[in-house]
Amino acid sequence: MNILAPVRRDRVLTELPQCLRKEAALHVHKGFHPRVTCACQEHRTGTVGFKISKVIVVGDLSVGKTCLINRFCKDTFDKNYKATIGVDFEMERFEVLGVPFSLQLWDTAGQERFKCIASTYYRGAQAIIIVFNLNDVASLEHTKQWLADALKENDPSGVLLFLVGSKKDLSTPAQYMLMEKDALKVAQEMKAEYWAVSSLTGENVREFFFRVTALTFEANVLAELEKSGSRRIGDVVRINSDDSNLYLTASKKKPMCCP
Ligand SMILES: Nc1nc2c(ncn2[C@@H]2O[C@H](COP(=O)(O)OP(=O)(O)OP(=O)(O)O)[C@@H](O)[C@H]2O)c(=O)[nH]1
Ligand SMILES: [Mg+2]
Repeated sequence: MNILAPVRRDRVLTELPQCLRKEAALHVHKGFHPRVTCACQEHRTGTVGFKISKVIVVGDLSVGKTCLINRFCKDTFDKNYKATIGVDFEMERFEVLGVPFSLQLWDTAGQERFKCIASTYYRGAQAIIIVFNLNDVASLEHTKQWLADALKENDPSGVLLFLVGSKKDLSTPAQYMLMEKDALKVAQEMKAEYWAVSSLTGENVREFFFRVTALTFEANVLAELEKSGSRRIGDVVRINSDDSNLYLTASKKKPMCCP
C-alpha cells in the first residue's frame, strides 16, 4: 500500500478517544498529555510524523484477529474462517492533532504450527494487542502466554498493551458480565487496557483502534520530546499527582508543561 496516499477524512483525530473501562485503562486522562498538545501546536513533534509504528495482534487461533483488522481497515466481515498463515499486515494512515501518523498492523497466526514463523515478526512493536474470544474462557487464560512470548522480543517498559475480548455479539449480557469480570482482572495483572468488540456488528472496533492510535501517538511524541530534551525550564507547572494514570505506561508521571 502507498503510505503517501492522503489521510482519509475518517482517520483524523482531534481529541483523545476515551477508554472503555476505567478499571483497566492505560490512563484515564480526558485529553492528550499537555506536553503533546503543546508540541503539536508548535510543530515540535520531531520525527513522529514520518514514523511508522508497529502494532502486533496476537492470540489463539480463530479468536477473530483477522476479522478485527479487516473490520477496521476495510469495513468487511467474513463469516468463513480462513487461518492466517504466518503473518499479514495492513498499513493505516492517520492524522493526530494535525500530525501525520502511521500504524502498521501485524496480523499473526494463532495456529501452533505457524506460531514459529509469526513470532519472528514480534520484534520492534510499540503496541501489542492480545485478543481472546469472550465466549471461550480458555482463550482468555492463554493470553498470558501470548503476552510472555511477545514480550520476549520487546522491551516491556516501552510497549503499550491492549487486551481485547472479541465476538461480543455472541454473548448474552449476563454471560458477557461474567467474562468481563475475569478479563478485567487479567488486564490489570498485565497492565493492559481492556476492550470488548464485535467485528460482526462493528461494535467498539473503530473506538478501539482510535484509542490504540492516540495512545501510541502520545507515547511517541513524549519519547521524542524526552529525546530532544525540549522540556523548557518554566514550562513545568505541576507534577501529575492524581490517580488517573493507572499503569503509568505512556507518560510515566512526567512533569507536565505548557501553560
Ligand atoms: N460472530 C462473530 N464471529 C466472528 C467475529 N470475529 C470473528 N468471527 C469468526 O471467527 C472465525 C475466526 O476469525 P478470524 O478472524 O479468521 O480468526 P483469527 O484469530 O485470525 O484466526 P488465525 O488466523 O487462525 O489465528 C471466523 O469464522 C470469523 O467469521 C465476531 O466478532 N463475531
Ligand atoms: Mg487470522
